[in-house]
Amino acid sequence: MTTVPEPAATPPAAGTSLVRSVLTSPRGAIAVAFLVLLVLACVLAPLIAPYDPLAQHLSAVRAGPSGDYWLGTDSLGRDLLSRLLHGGRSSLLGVLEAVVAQLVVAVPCGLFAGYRGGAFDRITMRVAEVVMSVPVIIILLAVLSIFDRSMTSAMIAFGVLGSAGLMRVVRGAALAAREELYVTAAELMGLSRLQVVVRHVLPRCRGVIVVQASLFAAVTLGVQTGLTFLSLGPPPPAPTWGGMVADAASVFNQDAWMLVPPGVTIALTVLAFGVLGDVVRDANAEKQAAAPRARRRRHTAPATGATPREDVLLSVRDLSVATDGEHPLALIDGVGFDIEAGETVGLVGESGSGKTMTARAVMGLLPRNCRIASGAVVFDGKPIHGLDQRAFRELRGRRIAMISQEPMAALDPSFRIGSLVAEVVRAVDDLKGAALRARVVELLRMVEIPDPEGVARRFPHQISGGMAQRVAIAMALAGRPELLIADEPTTALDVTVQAEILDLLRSLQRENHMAILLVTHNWGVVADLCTKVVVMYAGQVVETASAADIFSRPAHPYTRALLQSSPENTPLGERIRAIPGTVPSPHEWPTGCRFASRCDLARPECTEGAIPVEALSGDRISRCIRIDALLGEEVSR
Ligand SMILES: Nc1ncnc2c1ncn2[C@@H]1O[C@H](COP(=O)(O)OP(=O)(O)OP(=O)(O)O)[C@@H](O)[C@H]1O
Repeated sequence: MTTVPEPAATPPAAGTSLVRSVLTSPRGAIAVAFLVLLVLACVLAPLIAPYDPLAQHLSAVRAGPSGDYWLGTDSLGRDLLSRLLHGGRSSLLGVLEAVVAQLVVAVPCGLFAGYRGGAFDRITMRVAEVVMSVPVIIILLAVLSIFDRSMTSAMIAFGVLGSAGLMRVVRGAALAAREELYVTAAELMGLSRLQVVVRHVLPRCRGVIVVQASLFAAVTLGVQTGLTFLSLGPPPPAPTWGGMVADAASVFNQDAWMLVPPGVTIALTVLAFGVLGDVVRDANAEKQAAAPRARRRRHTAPATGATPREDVLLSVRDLSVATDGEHPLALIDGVGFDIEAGETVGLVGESGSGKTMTARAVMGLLPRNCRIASGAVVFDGKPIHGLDQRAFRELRGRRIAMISQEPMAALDPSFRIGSLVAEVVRAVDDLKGAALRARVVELLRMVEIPDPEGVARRFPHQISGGMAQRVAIAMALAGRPELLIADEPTTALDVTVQAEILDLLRSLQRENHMAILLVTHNWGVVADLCTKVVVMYAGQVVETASAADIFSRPAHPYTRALLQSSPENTPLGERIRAIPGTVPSPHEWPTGCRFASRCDLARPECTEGAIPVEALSGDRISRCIRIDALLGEEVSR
């Protein structure tokens, strides 16, 4: 038995492999080698520079490259190589100061904003937006004048102003990392927020941070050079790269060479930072692309692995829905299941277990006061959980349709049935006149309504409940959906009509190869139609298994109790064995197993901490740490 989530799962972006990927790329290796050599040469300038950078050699003014002056001299006979090496110290130190300032502000704020969300996130992002709209050059000029041309102050200010962009990028990466299984596992293990962020979220963001920092370094070098070019930095004769460009520019018409050493050095340094950023970005993208594949392979067996599956029609992962407002209340929590094309899956549980909320989240039709707090809903390989209502409308009725337990309530009493069905047909097919009428009759015939032309002319109050459900199904079928969500479609109908509707759904599903998510608390309906069953309790999936397994060997005490309390399983003349107690409401959910207070197998350890999902054989999963006792009891019966 494997435990899901795996507490020891490691984050994918290990720093060492990122460094290796960068160094094994020729571009990356050249950029790194250049930057390392440049930094070494500048740091060691007092030792290796051939001359004092301020020493004037008046016998060799504006001399070209020679054995004495490798890169030549300037208008005052100062050695260009020595000035370049000494000037690089302040330029590179400025870059370092700005990048460090940027990282110190942006990384913690971005990480916590993405990971925590809420008010901290909103405030941080608003502040970032304000900072991004500030005119940088004006602030820099002000800082330089206030701090007596201190380049360090200017560079720190530049880094702080530049942190807003990085903060947004880091926040995005942290938001994605928050959904990872290993982050959830770490939280379940009781790690503090700081520990989770530092150990599990930060490593995942390392790639984007390095990319942004190296690109920022390139920009900073440009800005720093610009400021010293304008003599806004250390006053002459202190050597600076910008100052050397300014000196060269003043004599450019007489001697163009003087511009070459500083110009080429600045250009190559900016290029090296840019290339380094590009290479890290590529290496990081490859790593991110490889990571989900690896995770998917590892988790194909359990139905609720870390990442949504793209090879199934509908894949729900770690879906949580909460109420809005200052004190959000989770209503469903970490729900996950898959539906293959053409498959019928039953979503079972007592009233209040979260079945309808799950179905509505899939449809993008949550109550106004609720929202998806986290998780993913992937339909036909594409995430749909973040779609806006307009995009959802393209899906709803066309590719995903829903029928509810109250068909009559869905039929407007002031329109004839034909008109109601036609309205839906027009929305999905551009049909008019005779073709429209023919399609309406065809749909009513598909749901086995006798005399469809006659029924089309009637008003809703003139038809029975069973007929109304058939009409609702006909309307749902108008867009030829690949997935039909049926929320207790037979609850309001009498027994014989129930059987007819179930027969109809089964034949429609077979003929149209349509998948069905059947929300029900009726085991008879499950046995009749479903190939797979997802059992929910108090907002969580507690068991997923094939219908055959569920009935022969339930692997969760709740499933077993639910089966035992079903009228179908109660011998004639005996009282139904109702499960004692009720489903706890969302605000009463206990820390450990939510079923423990009603479970005859519960032990103290069941209430000590969150119960992980156990992957059993095949696609079965169960959220119970007493499985062995449960299955043992089943065998000994
Ligand atoms: N708009 C809402 N705001 C707050 N809580 C809600 C809202 N709608 C439902 N709930 C709560 O969410 C939980 C799950 O409800 P849901 O309707 O999904 O359960 P269910 O299993 O479908 O029950 P039933 O079989 O009765 O439809 C319940 O505790 C319910 O009280």
